[in-house]
Amino acid sequence: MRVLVAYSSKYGSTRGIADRIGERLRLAGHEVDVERCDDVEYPEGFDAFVVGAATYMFNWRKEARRFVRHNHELLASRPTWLFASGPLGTSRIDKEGNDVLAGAQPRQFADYEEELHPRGTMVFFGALDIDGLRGSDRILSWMPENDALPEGDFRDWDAIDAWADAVAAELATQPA
Ligand SMILES: Cc1cc2nc3c(=O)[nH]c(=O)nc-3n(C[C@H](O)[C@H](O)[C@H](O)COP(=O)(O)O)c2cc1C
Repeated sequence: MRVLVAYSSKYGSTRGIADRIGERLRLAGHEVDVERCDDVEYPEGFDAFVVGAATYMFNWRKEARRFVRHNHELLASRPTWLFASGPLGTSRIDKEGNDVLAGAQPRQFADYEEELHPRGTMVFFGALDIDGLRGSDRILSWMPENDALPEGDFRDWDAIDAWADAVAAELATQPA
C-alpha cells in the first residue's frame, strides 16, 4: 500500500519518530513517503495515512491540525492513524497514579476520534533539549528543572516500533 506519514515537529524529535515509523512500514513491504504536513502536495495519491505531531501546551501542533482540516474527508475515508509526541520522563504513571500517556493526549484527539474514526491513536514519549529552545519556549531555561518537563530524549523506540508494526499488519489485511 502507498502510505503517507505526515508529521509536524518543532525541534526534530517528532520528525525522528515519523522517520522511524516510515522505516518500519517499508520493512513490512509498504511504499512510504514521510513528509512535513505543510509539504504534502498530493495526499489523494496515498491509500493510508499516519499523521503525527508534537504536543505543545496541550495542543497538537497547528500545522498538523491544518493538515487534518484540509484533508478531512480523505482521512475519514481511508485508513488513518494519529500519533502525538510529548510527555517527558520515563514513568508511565504519575504521582497521582494516572496513566501519563493517556493524560497527555492533545486536546484535538477527542474530536478527531468522532470525526475521522482513526484506526488508532497513540501518544509517545518525546524529547527536550533546553539549550536548543527558541523564542518564548526559552522561558523554560530560566525555570528550575521540574517534574513535568525534564530534559532528555525519552523516545521509546520499542513502543514506536511495536505500534508501527501493528499499523503495518493491519494495512496488510486491507484490500489493495
Ligand atoms: C514550551 C513547551 C511546552 C510543552 N507542552 C507540552 C504539553 O502540553 N504536553 C506534552 O505532552 N508535552 C509538551 N511539551 C513537550 C514536547 O511535546 C516534547 O518536547 C516533544 O518531544 C517536542 O517535539 P519536537 O522536537 O518534534 O518539537 C512541551 C515542550 C515545550 C518546550
